[in-house]
Amino acid sequence: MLHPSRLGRLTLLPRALSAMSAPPAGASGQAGPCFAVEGPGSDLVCFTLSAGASGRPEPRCFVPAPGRCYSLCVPAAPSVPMARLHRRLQQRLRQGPFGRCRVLGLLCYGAQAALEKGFLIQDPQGGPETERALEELLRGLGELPPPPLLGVYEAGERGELWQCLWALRGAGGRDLLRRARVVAAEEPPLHPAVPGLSHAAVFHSLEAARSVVEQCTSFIPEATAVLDLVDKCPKQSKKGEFPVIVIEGLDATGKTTVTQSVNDSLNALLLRSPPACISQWRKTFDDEPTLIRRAFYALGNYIVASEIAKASTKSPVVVDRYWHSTAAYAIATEISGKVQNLPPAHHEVYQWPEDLLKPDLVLLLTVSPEERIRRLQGRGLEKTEEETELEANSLFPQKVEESYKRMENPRCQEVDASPSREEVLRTVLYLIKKHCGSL
Ligand SMILES: Nc1ncnc2c1ncn2[C@@H]1O[C@H](COP(=O)(O)OP(=O)(O)OP(=O)(O)O)[C@@H](O)[C@H]1O
Ligand SMILES: Nc1ccn([C@H]2C[C@H](O)[C@@H](COP(=O)(O)O)O2)c(=O)n1
Repeated sequence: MLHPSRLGRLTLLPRALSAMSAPPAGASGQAGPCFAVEGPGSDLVCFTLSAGASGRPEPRCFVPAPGRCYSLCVPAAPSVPMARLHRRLQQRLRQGPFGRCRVLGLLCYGAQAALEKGFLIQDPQGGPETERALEELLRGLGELPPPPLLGVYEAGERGELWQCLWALRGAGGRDLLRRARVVAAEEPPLHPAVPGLSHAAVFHSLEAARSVVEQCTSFIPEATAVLDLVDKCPKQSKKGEFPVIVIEGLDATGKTTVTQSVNDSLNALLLRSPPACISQWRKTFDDEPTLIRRAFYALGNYIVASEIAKASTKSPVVVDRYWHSTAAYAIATEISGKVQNLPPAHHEVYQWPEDLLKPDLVLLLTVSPEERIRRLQGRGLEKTEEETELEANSLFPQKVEESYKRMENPRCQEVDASPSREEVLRTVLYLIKKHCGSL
């Protein structure tokens, strides 16, 4: 059940939210688009559009009083230009005249429509400046197929809420494409971003990740170097006869500590993903949208696979992060809100890519959020105490960890990493011996 307070100060109290569900009906009477506002809380606020003036209450909770509200969406298809456009809009909406606005994530979905991702811009003052600035922003994007449309939300005579959808003309002026009543909708059973995950964030083949990075070579010079390294790797790397053990987990759960000591104990070779040969370009790709960022990490896994193949002919191999990290972080980033929004167990996103070398054993280190805070603070990187605590307690790490736990074939075997370093090492070595035999 959504709660208006989750959307903060700008909230207009919605009337009888529990009664606010209505079947989606577009202007033609057919199932029309639905929208999900991704507030900072855990619930989505969902609405749809209705051509008629049915008496159902609308979810006004996202419209600030006395302000106004706007929306922008771009196709979420796995297209590099669209992913960059979304990122560009996101960055621009943090600046200048939008400083006074609250910007929330918005998903547009529907039975017949492809997913669109965008923003709901809540202007608490509601003067003409924000609308003008949005028009300017959209016009300034230049020629784009298809240009983002501007949604403007306004109250009707009886206090009902309408969405006006405008197409901007390059030279000035705008055309009204649709005016429809905003009607509340129930949160869909599956988070709207789930169906697109396998195309937009979780890569299940070298080719899929490669083609994204290839589209970036004109504006990310490092992309060519990454592709060159990938192309030098043998296709479909095969594991040698020695065991390959992957250590996974959230940051500060003890992966570095464990991998180093396991390495010493087993006289193994220690590898990590992303591998050293592309690590210097991490920052560049981390600054790009999810599609590009995750494709980079996915390619890193294929490079590591070729290193594993070679090394595992000579000694056991321990790997600090691998595909499960790439997938779990991608899923948790793309799926907003609560842990229950994650794709259900056994979903295709949790399956190992067929063309990627499989490890023999994957251990997932887990510690309580409190212990993780202690370790993060003890390590004292550049975050403040408050930031550390916020990050560690947020829904994000919970979603990453739950995604790890849903991974299959190979699954992640959980290890409680809260005891002393020595005890954790003993447990890990025991599990390795049990699973991989004498080494
Ligand atoms: N069993 C343990 N008990 C107490 N402290 C530990 C234990 N294991 C690791 N630590 C400490 O916790 C901190 C984080 O450990 P470590 O760097 O190994 O985690 P990590 O998972 O590799 O983190 P990241 O992914 O961010 O690199 C370090 O200061 C480390 O010394
Ligand atoms: N194989 C990997 C390794 C790392 N990542 C991503 C996931 C997180 O965003 C970040 C964590 O890395 P760390 O801070 O532990 O160096 O890197 C990935 O996607 N795939």
